[in-house]
Amino acid sequence: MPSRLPQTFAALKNKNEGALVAFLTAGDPGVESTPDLIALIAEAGADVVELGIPYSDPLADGPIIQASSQRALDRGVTPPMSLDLVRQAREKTQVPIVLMTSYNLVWIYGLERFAKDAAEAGADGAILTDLPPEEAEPWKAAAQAHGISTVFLVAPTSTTERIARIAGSSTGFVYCVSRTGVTGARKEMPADLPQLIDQIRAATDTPVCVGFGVSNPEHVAQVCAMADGAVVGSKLVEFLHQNADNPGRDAAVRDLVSGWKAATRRF
Ligand SMILES: O=P(O)(O)OC[C@@H](O)[C@@H](O)c1c[nH]c2ccccc12
Repeated sequence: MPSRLPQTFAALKNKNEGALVAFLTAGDPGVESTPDLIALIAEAGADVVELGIPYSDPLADGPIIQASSQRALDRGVTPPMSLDLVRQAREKTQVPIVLMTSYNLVWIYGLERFAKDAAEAGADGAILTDLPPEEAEPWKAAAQAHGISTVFLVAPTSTTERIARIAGSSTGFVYCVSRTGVTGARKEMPADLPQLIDQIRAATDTPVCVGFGVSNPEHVAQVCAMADGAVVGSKLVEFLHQNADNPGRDAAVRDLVSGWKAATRRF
């Protein structure tokens, strides 16, 4: 089955909407609840779900995502379990699912085996945070053979030449990191974000999504006025953690996510 990402972005473009990409960790705030949460978040308006496979050596993760990843590891969540959660989510939703994890973990799992198992589980793409495009050929070949998109990260510190290489290697979308440092909610979007997006656009027609610090509808609207989508991570992860035992959780999650989704619509 080919990746659902290209079709999703094309459909949103036709509707003049940005994509809402929502990040959560496989196995947090609970293992059994992950498939239901993916479906709930999709139903509430997320166009793409980015699912973190927890690993012990976080690279760009800020404190909230790190703590979430650690809680999932403490619950015994493994890569095969994470893929099984994708499989279970697929019984409930067709939302595109992009796996976010460390290349190191995929390397140990086996590139070909991971691509095959991820595709069979129903995943559409992968973001491997520590995989530079220069070393990505073996993974990309395996991923492509199984219909898995490979999303690379462009950082504000990337040179123009590097931006072109990263953007050209990305399939599905390009992940534009809004600012240097780690993930986590911030007050303002950085002032130099438009230039960074322009540089990526100059290099590729692949959709561009912006993440790091997007945490309210105003941020989502600002980002979607410039880019093809906005990624919300820490804000959602923290909310799910805090509301794990709240009997009104589903309604609260629906409110939160639909508020972000409404902000992706351009007028
Ligand atoms: O948490 P934020 O600031 O909303 O940003 C999204 C981010 O958490 C998510 O996309 C992500 C989680 N871990 C990562 C590691 C690298 C790049 C991106 C990520």
